[in-house]
Parts: sequence; C-alpha cells; structure tokens
Amino acid sequence: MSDYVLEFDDIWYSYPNRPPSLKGVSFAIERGKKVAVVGPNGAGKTTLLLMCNGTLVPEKGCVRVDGEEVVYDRAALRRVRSAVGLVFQNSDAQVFAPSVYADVAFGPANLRLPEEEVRARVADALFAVGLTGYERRPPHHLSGGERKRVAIAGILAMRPEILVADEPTASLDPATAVEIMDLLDELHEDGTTILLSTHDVELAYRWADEVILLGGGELLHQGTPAAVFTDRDLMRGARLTPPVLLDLYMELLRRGLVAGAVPPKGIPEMTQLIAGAAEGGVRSLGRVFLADTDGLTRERFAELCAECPGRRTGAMGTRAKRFCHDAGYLPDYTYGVVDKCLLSAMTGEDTLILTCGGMLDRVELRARVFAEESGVVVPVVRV
Ligand SMILES: Nc1ncnc2c1ncn2[C@@H]1O[C@H](COP(=O)(O)OP(=O)(O)OP(=O)(O)O)[C@@H](O)[C@H]1O
Repeated sequence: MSDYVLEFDDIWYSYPNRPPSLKGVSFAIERGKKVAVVGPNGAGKTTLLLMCNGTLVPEKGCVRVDGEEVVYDRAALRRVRSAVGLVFQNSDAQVFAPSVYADVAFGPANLRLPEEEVRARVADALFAVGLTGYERRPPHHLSGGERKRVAIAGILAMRPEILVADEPTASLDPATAVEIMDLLDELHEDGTTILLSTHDVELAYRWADEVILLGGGELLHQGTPAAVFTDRDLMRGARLTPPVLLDLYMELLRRGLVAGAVPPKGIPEMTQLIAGAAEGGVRSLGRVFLADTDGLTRERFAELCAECPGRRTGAMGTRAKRFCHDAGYLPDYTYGVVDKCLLSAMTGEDTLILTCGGMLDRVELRARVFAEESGVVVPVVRV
C-alpha cells in the first residue's frame, strides 16, 4: 500500500474560455494526516478539491488515490468516490433528497449495498453527526449547520478513506463551526485522512498537521503550519496575514521580550513563554482528569462531579457533548477544551475533560506536545 493516500502530479486545469485555474500543481498527502489547503479568494482551492474525487478532469497531469492513477470511466469513478468523500462548500448543492434518511442513504445505495447495510450505515452516520431522530425531516427545513451535518453524514455513510471538505466552517456560527471541526477530528481519530480548504489562517494554524499554500493557481508551499505562516514573503505573496498568535510571537521575539526557537502552537505555549520570561516558570501545577463518556454511568459521573465541586469541566466531541446534554449537565468549556484545561493547570487548578474514543489519546498527545515545547509537564490522569 502506498504511503501517500492522495497525490497530484503536475495538474493543470482551465474552465472553458478562462486562463488556467491550476498551473502545474503537485503534492502528496500521507495517510492519516490533517491537511489544510489555504489561499485567498480565487486561488484555486475549490478547483483543486473538485479534482480529488474525479468531479473535474485535469487537462494535464494525473491524480493518484492510494497509489493508483485515477481514470475517468464510470466504474473507476465509483471506486474513487467511495474512497474519497467530498463535502461541498454549499451544502444546498449536496443535500437534495426529500428526507434526511433518503439523503444520507443515497451514496451507500448507489454502491449497491444490501438494504440492511445501508440502514446500518445511515444510522451510524447520523449518530456520528448528532442527528439521530432527524431521519424523516426534509433537509430544506433544517438550519445551515444542520444541513452541513447532513452533507457530512452522507459522505460518512460511504466510509471514505479520505474526507475532503471545501470551507467546512464557512457561514456557520462559531459554536457550530467548532462542532463541525470536532466532528472532523473524531473522524480523523478513527483513521480518516482529512483535507480541507479554508482562508481562515487561525483555523489552519491550530488544526492542520500540514498546510498547502495556493496562490494564483500555483502551489506556493507545502509544509508545517508554523513554517508556512512565519514566512512573511510567502504570506505576502499569497495575500494572507499570519495567525494572530504568530504575529504576536514574532513581535515579542523582535523586541526581545520572549526567547524560544519554536513558535507557540497555542495559547498555553504562548502564556508559558511570557510567564517563563517574566518569573522563571510555573510553580505548582494542576492536573487534568480525563473521563471516557462511552463507559461512564450517570452515577459515576455524579461521583466525579461531587469529588471536587468547584472543578471546571470541558466536553470534547459530539458524543461527549450529547452525554452532558442527556445528563442535564452544562460543561464550562465546549471548545478549545484541552488548551483551556492546560491553562488552568498552569495556575494550579484541576480540571476534568469528558470525551471518548480516539479523542482520549488526543488529549494526552496535546499535553505531551505542550510539555515538549514548553517544558511544563501537566499530569493527565484517566479516571
Ligand atoms: N465554474 C467556473 N467557471 C469559470 N471560471 C471559474 C469557475 N469556477 C472557478 N473559476 C475560476 O477559477 C479560479 C479559481 O477558482 P476557485 O473557486 O477554485 O478558487 P478558490 O480558491 O476556491 O476561491 P474562493 O476562496 O473564493 O472560494 C478563479 O479565477 C475563478 O474565477
């Protein structure tokens, strides 16, 4: 099996009677990565994403999925589309059936799966996006955020290896945007490679393992978010501004107010850089307790809350948020949960994170990355 799940090799594309929208774009995406395609309006992001599952055919060059060159006959395209799921920017273009059930079932039914299997996949996909119970609702009566979830469920039901999403948070309110990103993170934890496009440099910096920077139809750079976003010439060339956190870091660095070769990944690292420069580091650390909501009973949850009444809590992921909702419990943090808990730990406070599945490992990984970059080892304790 190829290490690269998706490859573009010298891709050119022009819409009819238009100058080229993609000019010799080449890149490769490793299995299991979270990749953001970033670029200004008209850079070619949507065009590039539409190439990923064969919706657009390159004029020149080739696309490979799982090491195999994409060919554009019907049978081959069906295979490609079951491996690469594409969520369009405008969910209205994607969500068209008379009911949510019919919409989500459309893809798997097209794969000619047995009816039982289709039903099971629809149920799983709707559960994953938090829309169980919406089966009979007409999609055009749903909110924009709910329609986006239906569109994602339709793709999930195909069980793709790669999920490609065009501006998945555009036109969503901040809370819904966070929920959609949580959902993508959960899918990623389950092994899906994720490629999304955005002009939101803040989101790309926080979220992506790797950034593909596009400008004027050309690939300007592929690399880590820190490498791409600290390169002022690259950013200027792409008509983008760096994430606020990096901008602030570079200014503090220029003035000699902080020292550190590694740009801060998040607010905890930045806080530690400043705190370290001001007073020589953190004294007593709080702990982050971690509870798996998949195995948590209401009784045990009540015990955990009673153990430490003032302790702040955070819920990560759709299933954990549903657990809190069903338990009539309002967590203190519902977005940026791990970073907020790391910040609390730095002021000596304990916190409790409710989550499940692969997200448990993600919390530990984030604490490890923070420890490596800042030298502050916040204990994460599973309860
Ligand atoms: N259907 C189309 N017909 C003709 N030209 C198009 C079409 N779609 C896009 N283009 C052109 O191709 C270029 C790239 O557009 P594309 O939508 O891929 O960019 P983008 O980076 O996704 O932009 P945005 O951030 O504004 O969505 C632009 O110059 C655009 O005008």
